Amino acid sequence: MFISRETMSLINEIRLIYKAAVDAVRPGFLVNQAINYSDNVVHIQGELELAVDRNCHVIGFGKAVLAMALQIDKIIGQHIVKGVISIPHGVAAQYSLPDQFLNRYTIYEGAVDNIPDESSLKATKEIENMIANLKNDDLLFVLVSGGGSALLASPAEGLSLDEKKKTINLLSKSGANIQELNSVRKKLSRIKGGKLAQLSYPATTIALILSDVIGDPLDVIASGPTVKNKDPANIGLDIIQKYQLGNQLPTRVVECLSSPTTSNLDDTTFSHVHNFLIGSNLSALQAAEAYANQTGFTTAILSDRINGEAKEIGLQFARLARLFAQMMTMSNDQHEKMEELSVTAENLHIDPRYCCTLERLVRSCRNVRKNLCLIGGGETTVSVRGEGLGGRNQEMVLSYLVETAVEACSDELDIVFLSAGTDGIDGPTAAAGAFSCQSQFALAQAQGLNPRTYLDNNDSYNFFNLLQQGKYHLITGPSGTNVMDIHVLCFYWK
Ligand SMILES: Nc1ncnc2c1ncn2[C@@H]1O[C@H](COP(=O)(O)OP(=O)(O)OP(=O)(O)O)[C@@H](O)[C@H]1O
Ligand SMILES: O=C(O)[C@H](O)CO
Repeated sequence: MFISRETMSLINEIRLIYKAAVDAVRPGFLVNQAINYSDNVVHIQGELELAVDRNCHVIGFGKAVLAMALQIDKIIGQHIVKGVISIPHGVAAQYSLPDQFLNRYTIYEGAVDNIPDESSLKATKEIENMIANLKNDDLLFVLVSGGGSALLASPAEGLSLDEKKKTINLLSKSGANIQELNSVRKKLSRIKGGKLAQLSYPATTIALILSDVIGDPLDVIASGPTVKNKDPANIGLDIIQKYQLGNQLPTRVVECLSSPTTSNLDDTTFSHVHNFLIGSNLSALQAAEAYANQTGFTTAILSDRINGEAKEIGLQFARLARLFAQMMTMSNDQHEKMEELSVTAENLHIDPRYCCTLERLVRSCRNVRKNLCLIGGGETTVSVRGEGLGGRNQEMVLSYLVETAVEACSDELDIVFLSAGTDGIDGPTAAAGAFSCQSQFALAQAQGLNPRTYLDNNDSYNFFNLLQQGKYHLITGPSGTNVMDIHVLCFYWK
């Protein structure tokens, strides 16, 4: 038994939808889109106009900031006096860096496995020294993207890096979410939570931010170094109490979390700062939608806030697939289906008010037999209990497969599902994500692979690697950007 040519071509179509999404959030493209330059003046997102024929400085921290810096350098390189960026280990080798760029910039590579290290400390020290000396007339660009928290590390007075790492590690293992982790990071840092912006005063400070957090909260992304910290003073203590970590943490950490925060800073302290969100999960979803539209699909963006346990979200997508297949192929009263749709929609963090629009779309697809493409995004989590190898996207698709296998979705429709990380790396694996389609369960059975066993062992990578020699894997290599994950569910009339 083999994957059919028709299925392969549907998978390839979705591959292109994914590519359109990722291309739209490539850091260089986004910087170019945000900054317009002419006659020594930059216009940023059509909102701010600034003369750049003065000393411009650039700093950056995060997984995507090298490509951002390269693009800024292309636009206003002649005005840039100096740049310092902190990026993950191994990223620089993926780019060809012009000599004039290397002459202006100091590049630090570090934070292996997203853990701050000596390199992040050194980079941060250099950034602090540089920006503390800026003058009123200077201009500072701050490039921010996911992973920035670990790459910008400056423990608060009296704390060691090890004490800070231990705290974040314990919290992370206890299941704290990114908001909680970064609230604690802000308390334990000399530079996060708006404190970088205080240091750059009075120089005009422009932050270009690529979001990797659901809802795009600027104060959370990379722990908001240029954004006023609105956390309550006792937040750190509340969080460690919630996870019952009080007696496992170093005394100095607890003391630091108990100290008053900087949240009493007033807005004027930030009057020299302009924060711009230049890209997000929604930007990727919109590009995917535009591409799918062009190629003849009826389309809908379900939500850019899909989160929760990957296994559970995969199951909800399977329910959605079954429900839409029924709604597309049945002509009778759909009242009962609407109730089911609103329950599934809620579980997938889709705005309940959107259900009527979805129902109308399905009806129009049914009437004119048009193919339908549903697009979602966000970031799920996996509580890893098994011994296997996988990532949140592959686990979600495997869970979808297990659930859809229970009963065939439709005789009249081909249904294909993809979930993949926009960074091209799903968990500690070589894949970005995986596809599922109806024939897959039978193909797995024919090969003697039991999807349920692999799911129970968190072994989604090995399942998709073995199934049909990896034909259902999406393997792209690192994309150099990261706006979380995207999910594409397509219905094709046979
Ligand atoms: N065997 C496994 N099966 C499924 N998921 C896994 C497995 N092992 C690790 N993971 C998940 O992979 C995630 C870590 O991978 P990854 O580096 O892609 O995420 P991340 O560090 O949150 O980065 P990013 O937000 O940049 O994608 C963790 O959330 C973890 O739960
Ligand atoms: O660096 C971080 O804090 C996370 O990637 C969220 O932005």
